[in-house]
Amino acid sequence: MVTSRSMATIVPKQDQFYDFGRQIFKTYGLTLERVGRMRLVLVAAAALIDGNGAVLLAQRPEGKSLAGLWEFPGGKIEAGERPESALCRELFEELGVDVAPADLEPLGFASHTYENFHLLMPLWTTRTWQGQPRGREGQALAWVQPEALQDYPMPAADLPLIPVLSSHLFQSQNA
Ligand SMILES: Nc1nc2c([nH]c(=O)n2[C@H]2C[C@H](O)[C@@H](COP(=O)(O)OP(=O)(O)OP(=O)(O)O)O2)c(=O)[nH]1
Repeated sequence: MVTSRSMATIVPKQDQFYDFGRQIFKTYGLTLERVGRMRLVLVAAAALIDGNGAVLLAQRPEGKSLAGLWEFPGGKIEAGERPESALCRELFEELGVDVAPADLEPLGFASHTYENFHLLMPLWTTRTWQGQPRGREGQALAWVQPEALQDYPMPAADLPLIPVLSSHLFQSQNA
């Protein structure tokens, strides 16, 4: 039988938990304060690639977080939504294009801690869609060749994805 006395001996004191937590979070460059109020935000995004090997980027409009930065079209995955379905929904809402989930090819993912949330963002590529992409939410669009991606400032989360995307484009150009 577990008595309150034996419980007291096996359950570490609260500050011991905190010490353990601090060590773990330090390893990942986090602080307890940041983790305590951090949400996990799931976002699905796509790199649309045209026949010239250019990638479509959208500029985040004024008034939104990260305004002015260029991003891959996409958006938050809603509760109960399949990520690929969420992405196709977002691509239609933002760009007016129809993409079939079967035409999405997984490329990689971003996992990045922002000030108030942690972003987990899978990125797909697609070369197949119906319709002409247009910024239906007032956002500027740009078709960007891989060597020019560095001229388009992107959110910190996206930066590790750029070499992955560039090498994917390079390989498919030379296949
Ligand atoms: N779609 C997209 N979102 C990105 C990228 N990189 C990146 O950090 N994000 C962030 C910005 C947003 O915080 C979140 C996407 O959410 P969202 O598309 O619903 O945009 P939102 O402006 O309504 O989001 P927010 O104001 O609530 O931050 O992911 C990217 O390449 N594409």
